[in-house]
Amino acid sequence: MSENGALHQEDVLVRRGRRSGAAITVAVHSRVLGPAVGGCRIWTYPSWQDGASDAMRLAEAMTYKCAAAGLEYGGGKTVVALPMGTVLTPRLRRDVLHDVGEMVATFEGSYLVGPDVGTGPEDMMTIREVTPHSFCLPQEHGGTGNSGTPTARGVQAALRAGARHVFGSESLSGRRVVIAGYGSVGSRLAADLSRAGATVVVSDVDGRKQAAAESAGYSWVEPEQALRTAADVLVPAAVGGVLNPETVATLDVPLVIGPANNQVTSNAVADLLADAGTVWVPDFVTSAGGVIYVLNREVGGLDHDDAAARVEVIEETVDQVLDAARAGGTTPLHESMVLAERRLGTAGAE
Ligand SMILES: NC(=O)c1ccc[n+]([C@@H]2O[C@H](COP(=O)([O-])OP(=O)(O)OC[C@H]3O[C@@H](n4cnc5c(N)ncnc54)[C@H](O)[C@@H]3O)[C@@H](O)[C@H]2O)c1
Repeated sequence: MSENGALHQEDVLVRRGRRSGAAITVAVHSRVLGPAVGGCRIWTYPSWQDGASDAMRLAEAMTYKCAAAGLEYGGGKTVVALPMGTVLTPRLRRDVLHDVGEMVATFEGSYLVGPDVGTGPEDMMTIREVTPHSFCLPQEHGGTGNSGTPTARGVQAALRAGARHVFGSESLSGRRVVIAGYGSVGSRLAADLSRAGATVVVSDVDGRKQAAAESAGYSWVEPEQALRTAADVLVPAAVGGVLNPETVATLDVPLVIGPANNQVTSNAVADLLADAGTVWVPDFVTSAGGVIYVLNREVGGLDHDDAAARVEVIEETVDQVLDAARAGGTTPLHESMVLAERRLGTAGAE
């Protein structure tokens, strides 16, 4: 994303939570297309400044995600930076979420908060005790619940387009697919791809998942091997920063598409991937299924079928950026950013 050192955020609110004492940052990167949306991450960081930087980086990525997905929303993010080793008791968690709600309320609906790493739909209900501006509520409260399913559906749409470009056919039947991260999205993808005839290999830092993965019929590789395993497709479905100069040097896969946010450590890594002959589609395009579905249902009022159909637009977007990259001799990252910036620029000029 932007790497020139300039401040691109519209608003950044950093506060020591008055109930929890936690360092909380709400970053609103852009409202050019509409109200900013973005999840609340509760994680441990070496310092509050690291949490604040993460919030700004993630908020910017949300702006690109919404713009590339054709959503009329901007990008924001909340990060609760807990000191390393913090034990989040139920009481502290509640205090943190009420502090977050108080900060979100100050944006008066121009920033809506959802779940992210460390939070879930139940936490959005706790935030609702303070402000109505949270989304992705539990199903029993009229929300859409865990967004893993629509996110996985969006990744599959991206995979169809990616496979057409790289293998000449959208089918992954008989292809070897490595899924790095066997969590909410990764496990759904494993099941869907396996049903479609792919040979699925999974990995996770949580070794307890190995037995479940193997009994579901998948092969298992240790996490440090996952990115070196020869395969047709690599699906990063765990944490960010997995694609860097060291890992790219040992990749043995022609196509990389997955949901993990912020997969590359810098934009230059996209060039390294292209030089190595690997097609990588940026995560801000491929991971948008959850946000497309949830916002169209909970805020836009669409029913399940209509909201699910909107997720499929990711296939067309991936086709478009891969065609443009091939025709122009550029990278899919470059073309995805051009697409998002065109939408942002057009909206600003109207
Ligand atoms: N769930 C969504 O709707 C959604 C939407 C957009 C993006 N994402 C992103 O997709 C990724 C996966 O999301 P999720 O909801 O499945 O998360 P999750 O927490 O359910 O699963 C992540 C899994 O990755 C594992 N993991 C962590 N570090 C790892 C490593 N270094 N190597 C291998 N495995 C590792 C964890 O043990 C966990 O099982 C995350 O980066 C998330 O931010 C998720």
